[in-house]
Amino acid sequence: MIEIENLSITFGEGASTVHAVRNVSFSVAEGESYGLVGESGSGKSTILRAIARINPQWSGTIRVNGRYLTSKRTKAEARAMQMVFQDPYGALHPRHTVDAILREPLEIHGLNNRDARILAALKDVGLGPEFRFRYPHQISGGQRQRIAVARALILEPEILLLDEPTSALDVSVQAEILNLLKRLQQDRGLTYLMVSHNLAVVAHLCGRVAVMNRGRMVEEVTEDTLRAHTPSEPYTAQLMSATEGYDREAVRSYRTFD
Ligand SMILES: Nc1ncnc2c1ncn2[C@@H]1O[C@H](COP(=O)(O)OP(=O)(O)OP(=O)(O)O)[C@@H](O)[C@H]1O
Repeated sequence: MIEIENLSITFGEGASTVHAVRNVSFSVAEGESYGLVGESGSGKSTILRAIARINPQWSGTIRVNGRYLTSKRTKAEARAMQMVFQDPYGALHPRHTVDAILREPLEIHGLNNRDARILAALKDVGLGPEFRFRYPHQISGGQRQRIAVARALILEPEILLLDEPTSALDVSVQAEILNLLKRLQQDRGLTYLMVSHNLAVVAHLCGRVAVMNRGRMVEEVTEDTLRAHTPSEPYTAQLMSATEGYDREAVRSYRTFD
């Protein structure tokens, strides 16, 4: 469970201060998928980065499974909460094989049965053992994102922080990755906090969505509101129509994979 209360995050000082996040509160229940959506610069990634402690400075409170987060991440927290980034190519070491990429977290956390865990992790994301000794440049973008998901899951976390996990991918591959994430969440009861600029992508996975604009939370909408096109705020309505035009093809392809 994630509980965020009155979270504010600023960068810089004096006249150049950027108020990236202003007084944001929301909570994500265990096993829930919660989305943060908004245009570029609205502050959604900054929230995710604070929870992952990539940004260690904030005011307000962040609690994960009942514990208040401090600026330093413990090993136990790292195991319980993993992050998947937008660009799988940037996130995977180019000179490490898939085997080395998946082995590293097991070594850091001292887990045994490493070969078996690596093969199981590949299978979980729909990849066979033949991918094990390939390098990131020898696999496709979608397969790279599958490896990034496998690396995040190999420590058996309860929570995944997903930062635009499909926006670097082709539309047809986006649907595959979203369906993979959905299946993994259902099978394992994972808790997801997912950031995207694309409402259609978030709505595919998340039951509740916080709409962000210029660091503030404009409103929280449910899946039903998104389907029925009945948001309270004009900003959300605008975001909905922008997304529809842009991603009609993606929305159509989700149906094919369901
Ligand atoms: N390390 C930083 N130093 C200074 N300003 C920052 C830093 N990180 C983010 N910001 C600023 O904070 C604001 C929110 O950025 P953030 O990345 O959270 O937005 P976003 O909604 O996730 O957009 P995007 O999808 O483009 O990443 C922006 O104005 C950004 O320029």
